[in-house]
Amino acid sequence: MDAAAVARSHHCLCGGPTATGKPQRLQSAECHTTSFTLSPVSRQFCRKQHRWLQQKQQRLDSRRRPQPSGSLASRGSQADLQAFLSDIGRIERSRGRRVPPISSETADRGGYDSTRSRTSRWQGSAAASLASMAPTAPQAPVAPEGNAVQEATERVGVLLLNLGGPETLDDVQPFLFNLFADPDIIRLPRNLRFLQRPLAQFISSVRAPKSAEGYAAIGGGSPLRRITNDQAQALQESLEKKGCPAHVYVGMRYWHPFTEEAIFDIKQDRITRLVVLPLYPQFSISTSGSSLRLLERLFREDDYLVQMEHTVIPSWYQRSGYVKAMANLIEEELQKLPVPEEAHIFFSAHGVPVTYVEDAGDPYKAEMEECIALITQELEDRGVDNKYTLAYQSRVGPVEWLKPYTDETIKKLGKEGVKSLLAVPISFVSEHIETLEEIDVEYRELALASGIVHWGRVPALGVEPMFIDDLADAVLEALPFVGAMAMSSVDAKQALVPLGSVEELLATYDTLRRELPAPVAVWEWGWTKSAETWNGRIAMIAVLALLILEVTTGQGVLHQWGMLPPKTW
Ligand SMILES: C=CC1=C(C)c2cc3[nH]c(cc4nc(cc5[nH]c(cc1n2)c(C)c5CCC(=O)O)C(CCC(=O)O)=C4C)c(C)c3C=C
Ligand SMILES: [Fe+2]
Repeated sequence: MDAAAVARSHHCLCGGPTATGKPQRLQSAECHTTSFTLSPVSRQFCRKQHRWLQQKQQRLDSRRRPQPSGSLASRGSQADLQAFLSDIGRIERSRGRRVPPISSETADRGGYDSTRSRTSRWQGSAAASLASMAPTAPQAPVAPEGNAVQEATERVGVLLLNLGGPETLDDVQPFLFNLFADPDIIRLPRNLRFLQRPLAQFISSVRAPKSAEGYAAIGGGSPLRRITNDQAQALQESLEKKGCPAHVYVGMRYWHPFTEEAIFDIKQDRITRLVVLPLYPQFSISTSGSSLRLLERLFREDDYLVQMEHTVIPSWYQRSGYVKAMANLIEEELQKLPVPEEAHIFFSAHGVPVTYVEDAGDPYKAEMEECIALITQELEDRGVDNKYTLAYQSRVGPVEWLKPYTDETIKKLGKEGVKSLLAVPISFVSEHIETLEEIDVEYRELALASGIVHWGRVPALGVEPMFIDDLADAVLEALPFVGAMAMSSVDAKQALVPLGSVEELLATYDTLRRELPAPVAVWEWGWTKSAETWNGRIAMIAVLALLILEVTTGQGVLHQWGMLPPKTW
């Protein structure tokens, strides 16, 4: 491929050069610095994208990109995949089922369907049985139709999705801005959506000093990027050992490397089959859901990506490698406590607002409870039958979150006479601010002040070999589905979070999903709520009132800071 082909086959978020002559919103590279249609993050990314593109073009001018060694096409048996594909086709025809195209209307509604359940029964059983027939790696040397360049070999990519974290204290406020500007994190009613960014600016500015203290206490930034990169590297090596040379990319939702950057690299590397793997064991609207919605948008807007075969592993808390690896870590840490059998195992999960689960059907709570049941069953099978509790930590803002809350539960256990506690962070597989600061410092102090004498904490999985090995197996098991989902969607109707393409996955939720009620509408008035909740609500009402005042009068602090456009009427 020559430099001109590269330029033609890529287009920037801002509407730079495209292969198809799609309407271009903006014409020159300079536009990125001035466009108000792009967020600061997108603008920054656009500039970077153009720089990379230039560099890549120069490199391509001087040499052709070599093919990855040991491509999938040269391994395993083509017949296995063909058999799989024709099997799926037969099943589908016998059911008379077709996967309908997804209308933008269905895909744009907010909220998730809670009436389905058993996320992973299908995923587990079907994927497992397919794994048994899958070759070490499948082959289907078919490049996405209509690509600028038809390649003879497959290029497999794995996209790890994660949250991202500020790397320096200066990053804290813009990181928080990105987080609160996400409509999957702060959900405003439709007619107030224009307030999303000013509200995010306000909340991030107010919260930044407190958050920055936390990040300062853990060394001045989040370790998430480093750990996720290590996980990507380890996964790539594990896949290679299993006979599947693949490139593993990291796409963060709120900080570098942004998902858009990973997508850019995926296109540059001409990946033809992509497995999307959120690094959250349990699915939540606010985490994997938010990243997938972003991906859906990026995929739709891009001629290359829209045709690239891909599949998503939406959650994987039920995989035996993950469950066993968690049980191993728990057993090891129990042994470090004076009387292991007497220690109370305290699973602490990141919380979500209760409305996510009750009104929008977030499967997070159900998956979390199932996950705990699987781990404690595994421990019991090994003769470890300590008492245990699940509680939720890290609540933010004025609404009610999943209960029981971690802080209240620690105090309660102390009162009940528990003397030895083993904290197990359960919703995330890397160390981060909430393990290193909230659990190790705040909850430890609270526990000791509540009468607990012995405190232990299970480390996050990180690059634990059994866990990484299992993730690699999950990727291999998902590979036969890449592309095949378009004609299969086997049992997708029974699964809440089926293995599938981003669009199918979101469409599954979209079928019956309802919009989350606005924060104000779900507040129950009464005297039963905590002072913190009330203070938050009053603050939220004050902020909304201020914003409405600014928007209607065209004057105020947000206008002075250029966060709201001048009033034109
Ligand atoms: C499964 C894990 C997570 C869920 C669910 C989740 C939901 C969620 N989070 C916030 C608000 C914040 N989260 C913050 C940091 C943060 N969140 C997670 C994971 C989940 N969040 C992680 C791993 C991290 C740490 C990243 C790092 O820097 O190491 C923060 C910033 C830190 C702070 O100020 O406390 C906020 C804010 C909401 C509102 C939400 C659900 C709606
Ligand atoms: Fe969070």
